[in-house]
Amino acid sequence: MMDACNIAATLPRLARERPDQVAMRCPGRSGRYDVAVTYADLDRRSDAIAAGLARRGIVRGTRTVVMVRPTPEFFLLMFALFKAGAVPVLVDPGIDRRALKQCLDEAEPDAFIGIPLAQLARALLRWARSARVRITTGARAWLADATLADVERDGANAAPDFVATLLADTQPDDVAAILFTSGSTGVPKGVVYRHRHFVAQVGMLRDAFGLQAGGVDLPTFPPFALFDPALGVTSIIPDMDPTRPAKADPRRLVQAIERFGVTQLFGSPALVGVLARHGAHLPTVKRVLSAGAPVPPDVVARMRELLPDDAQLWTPYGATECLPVSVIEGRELQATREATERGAGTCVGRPVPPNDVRIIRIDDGAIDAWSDALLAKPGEVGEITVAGPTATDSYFRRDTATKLGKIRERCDDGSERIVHRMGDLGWFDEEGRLWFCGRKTQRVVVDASTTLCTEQVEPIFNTHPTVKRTALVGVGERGAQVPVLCFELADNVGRGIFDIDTELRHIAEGFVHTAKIRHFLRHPGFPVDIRHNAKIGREKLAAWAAQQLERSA
Ligand SMILES: Nc1ncnc2c1ncn2[C@@H]1O[C@H](COP(=O)(O)OP(=O)(O)OP(=O)(O)O)[C@@H](O)[C@H]1O
Repeated sequence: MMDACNIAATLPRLARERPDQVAMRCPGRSGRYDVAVTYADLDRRSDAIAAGLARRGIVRGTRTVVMVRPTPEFFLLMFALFKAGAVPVLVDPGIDRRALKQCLDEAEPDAFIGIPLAQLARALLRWARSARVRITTGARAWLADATLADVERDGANAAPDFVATLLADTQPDDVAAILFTSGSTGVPKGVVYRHRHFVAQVGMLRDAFGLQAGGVDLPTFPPFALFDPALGVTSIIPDMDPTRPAKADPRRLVQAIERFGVTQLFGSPALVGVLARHGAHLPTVKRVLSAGAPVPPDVVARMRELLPDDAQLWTPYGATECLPVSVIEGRELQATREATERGAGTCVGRPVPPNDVRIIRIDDGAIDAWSDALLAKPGEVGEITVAGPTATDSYFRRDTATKLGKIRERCDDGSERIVHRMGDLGWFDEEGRLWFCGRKTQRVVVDASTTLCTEQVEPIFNTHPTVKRTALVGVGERGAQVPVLCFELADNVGRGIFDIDTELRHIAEGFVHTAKIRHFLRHPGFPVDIRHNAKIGREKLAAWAAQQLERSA
C-alpha cells in the first residue's frame, strides 16, 4: 500500500520495520543524553497525542502555534499534529518581540501549545488571542487548559485505527504547516507548506545527498530534525541553544559526535565555523550540510581537513519558501573560490532535479504571469526563480508578499504552475552552475550603469588578512546610492596600528565594479539573523553607515 501524502506516514512503517532503533536522543536537563525515543515509541506516543488532541478539538486544519524546545515532546507533538492533519505554526522565538507578536496574531491560531514560559509570555503579552485551546508541556496546567501528558493519556485508549484514518485522509494539497521565514530582511512571513511540499522535500534531500535509513544525524537546526524520522535516521539533538548557533560549545558537540558515532551533521555556516575553528577531527562524519548563507572559503577548507577523505561537505541553496534549490559539494566549491574572490558571486551548484531554475531580469514589482520575455540574457545577473515540487505557492495572509514573490505560469499541457521568486540575485555559468550574488533588496544601485551585488563585492575584500568579514550597504536613494563597505576586524588584530582604509581602497581600485566604493567603515560587530547567525543585517548596517557619513561630513 502506498503511504499517504504526509511525512508522518513513514512512522507506522518504520515502527514495524525497526521498532527498537532510536529515533531521537536528547541531552535532557543533565546533558547526559539519557532521554531516548525509539521508532516504536515515536509512532505509538504520537498516535496517542493525535487522538488526545482530537478530543480537544485539534483536528484536520486546526492552526496550532507550537513553541516547544527541541525535546522529545517537540517531535512527538509535531508528528501527532501531522498525523491529525492539524497545521503547526512555527515562528523563531528569538526574533524581535514586536515582530513575534505580529506573526502570532497574523497566524490567527486556534490552539497554542508551548512550554510554561511561552504560555506566560502569551498571557502577559496577549499573543495569539484567537487561541481557544491551550496546552502546556509543563507538569501542571498552569495558564493552560491541559498538559501534554494529559492529552497523551486521554488519547492512549483511542480506537486502534482512529489515527490511521486521520492520517490516510490528508490530501497532498492540504495545508501541512505554516513556517515563518527568519526575517533577515523584514518582518518574517508565514510560508504555507502543503503536505506535498514536505513529502517532495524529503525525497529531494534523500536523493541529492544519498541519505539512508540507519544513519545518525546531528541536526543543529531544529525544523530539519523533523526530516530524520521520515528518513529512518537517528537524530542526536545537540546540547546547545538553537537560536545561537554561533555561540554553541564545540566541545559538547564533538563529545556527542564521538559518543554516538554521528555520520551526518546539519548546521548553519556559523555553526560549521565554530567546529572548524575548534579543530577536532571528526572521523565518523561522512556528510556535512550547511545552508542559510554562503559558507566562508576558509571554513570549507578547514572543515574538509577535519573530515575523513571520503566525506562530503554539501552546501544546499534554498529558502524557507523553496528548499532545496541547488547543491554544491565542498571540493567543487573550493575550486570556484578564486572566481568568487574576483567578484563572480558564490557558486551554489547545480539545480536539484526536478527543479526548473531560471533567471529573470531584475524587477522590484509584482509579475502576474510568466512569459519567456522575462528571462535575463544568458550569463547575465538577474533574479533567481524556481518552479518545482517544493516551491510553495503563498504566504499566509500576506497578499502583497505573495504577489511580489510568485508568478503564475501556464504550461504547454494547459495546467498552471507557480514560479517562486527567490528575491536573490544570481546567474548561470556555461556549465549550468548557479552563482548566488546576494539579496535583491540589498543590491546597491549607484547610478544607471552601476549596480553592485553584495556577494560580488564582499568576497573581494574578505581576502584582506586582517578583515573578518565585510558588508556592502548603500546610503541614499536607490539609483543614486553611495556605496559603503563596512568591515569587522579579525579577532586577534589590534586597533589602529595600520591604515586599513588605504589598503581596502587599493583593493577596490583593482576591479572595475568596486572602483566606485570610496567609504570604508569599521564596525565592532555586525547585526546578524537569529536563525543562522550568519546573514548580515545589512538594512540595520545601512542606517548606521548613513549616520556615520553624516557625522563625518
Ligand atoms: N547556500 C547558500 N548560499 C548563500 N545564501 C544562501 C544559501 N542558502 C540560503 N541562502 C540565503 O538564505 C535565504 C533564505 O533564508 P530564510 O528562508 O531562512 O529566510 P530569509 O529569506 O532570510 O528571511 P526573510 O525572507 O524573512 O528576510 C536565501 O534566499 C538566500 O539569500
